[in-house]
Amino acid sequence: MSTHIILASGSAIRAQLLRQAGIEFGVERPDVDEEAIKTELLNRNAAPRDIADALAEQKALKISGKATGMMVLGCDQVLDFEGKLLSKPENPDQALEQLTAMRGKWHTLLSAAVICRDGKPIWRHVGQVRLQMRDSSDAYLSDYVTRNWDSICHAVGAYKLEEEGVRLFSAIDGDYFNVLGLPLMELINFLALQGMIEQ
Ligand SMILES: Nc1nc2c(ncn2[C@@H]2O[C@H](COP(=O)(O)OP(=O)(O)OP(=O)(O)O)[C@@H](O)[C@H]2O)c(=O)[nH]1
Repeated sequence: MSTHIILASGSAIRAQLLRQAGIEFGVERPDVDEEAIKTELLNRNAAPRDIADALAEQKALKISGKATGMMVLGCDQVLDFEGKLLSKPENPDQALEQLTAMRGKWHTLLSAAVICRDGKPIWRHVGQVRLQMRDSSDAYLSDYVTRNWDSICHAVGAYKLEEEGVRLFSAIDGDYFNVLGLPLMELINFLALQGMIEQ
């Protein structure tokens, strides 16, 4: 059964998760000024989950308007650390600074997904997962960033749970897929209900 789904994301792991689930989809990266949207919402004191949801919707809408009849999936993940919204680190020093600040403490990842069809949202979900970092040593964190920078530069928390990043954590309260950036279980439930995938 072919699905008429477009993933409006440049995230390799999101595409990998859908592919590994046997879901057929195309990919189109939306050209959305995420920083401008994030700044405007932060100025309006929007909550992190609302920011992730709004960004996911904008990415889906950007493609949906020109993909008649297709289900377009937009996603966005933000990291909330003690009420502060952190973004993907721009360089290894920033990654080390971020990980050092978060070590020994809890933070929250919010993974939003919105499906639009013909320019209208028809489904949305924000997955939340809380993670407790170990009190790793300065030496380990520095070596971790040096060893893994080429990979973790693509991840909002400067870690990849499915790689060495798992060693940074002592507890994770929530769904593994939400850490990687996609509320996959909720998405599959919706697609199955819509008859878009066999069950
Ligand atoms: N592989 C992996 N990726 C992670 C992990 N944690 C966060 N990420 C990724 O961090 C990125 C968060 O940035 P976003 O702005 O949501 O997405 P993006 O990668 O910029 O891609 P777009 O959807 O095109 O915006 C996503 O690609 C997540 O999949 C993890 O543990 N493993």
